[in-house]
Amino acid sequence: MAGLDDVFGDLFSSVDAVALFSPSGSYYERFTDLEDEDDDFELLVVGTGNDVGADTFVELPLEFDNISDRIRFGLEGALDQDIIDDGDMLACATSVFSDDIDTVSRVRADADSRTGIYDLFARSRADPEVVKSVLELAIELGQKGQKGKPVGALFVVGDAGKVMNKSRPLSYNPFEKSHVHVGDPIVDVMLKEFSRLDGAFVISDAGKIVSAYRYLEPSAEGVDIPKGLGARHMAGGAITRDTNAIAIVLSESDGLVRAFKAGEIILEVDPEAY
Ligand SMILES: Nc1ncnc2c1ncn2[C@@H]1O[C@H](COP(=O)(O)OP(=O)(O)OP(=O)(O)O)[C@@H](O)[C@H]1O
Ligand SMILES: [Mn+2]
Repeated sequence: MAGLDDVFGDLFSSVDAVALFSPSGSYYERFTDLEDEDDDFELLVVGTGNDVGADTFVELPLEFDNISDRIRFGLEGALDQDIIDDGDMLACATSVFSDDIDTVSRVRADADSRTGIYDLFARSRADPEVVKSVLELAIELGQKGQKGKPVGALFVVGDAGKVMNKSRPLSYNPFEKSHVHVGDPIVDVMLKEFSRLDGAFVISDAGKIVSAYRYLEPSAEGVDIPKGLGARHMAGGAITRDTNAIAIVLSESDGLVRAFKAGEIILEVDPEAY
């Protein structure tokens, strides 16, 4: 049949895999039916949860509002789990304007252009759930601020022993003898209280809050951070090059949350978009 199908059909012609981002159950089933008939594409589901019980699933740590971040994460996860191969062509179906899938992107999986976003969660020393919780905390703090005023915060996650060795206390450590973990309900309250004070939070691989008020002293040589940002981001970036920690930084000045790994910015999210 000639017409729009001919043109738009190019988007999904001869793809190696179809990635469905958070599909509804019935949408997913339409694809599994197709797959049974004509088994020449790989079918995978990407989402924050495997609600449809897909056999092949890549877990998103959060619903990326930015579509290219969302797709990039899915692709990196699929490559990492050997669901797809470098060079495979994918049709990625996701929702942009509504809750239903309304958009298809034709994307080639390119192992060379990995951003490391998947690594940030799946291959950090810290537990992915811990990374996710801290990221959510930073986003929430960015949305709410402190009594309506913007706040900044710096969380260093994982490799805590080494991070402690490369930092010094700015004040007494309120977490000294406590066993508080990110994700505990009390953490929200405590962090809001402490975030208006200086320094970094140090969090262990397992999510224990090891310290607040740490002044980081990594060597900052050769760490590049965006213009307009200062010491907090520099210290956050640099500590991730000096140790195997990652850093999640909420900027007081531009309100964005950024994640650093190995001295590089890996993720930049606007809390207001969540
Ligand atoms: N080396 C460091 N370790 C821990 N915290 C730091 C360090 N340097 C700065 N900070 C914290 O960051 C705060 C803001 O510093 P600065 O304005 O230079 O950072 P920034 O990168 O511009 O961040 P923002 O965008 O939030 O302003 C400081 O008040 C301090 O609490
Ligand atoms: Mn600043």
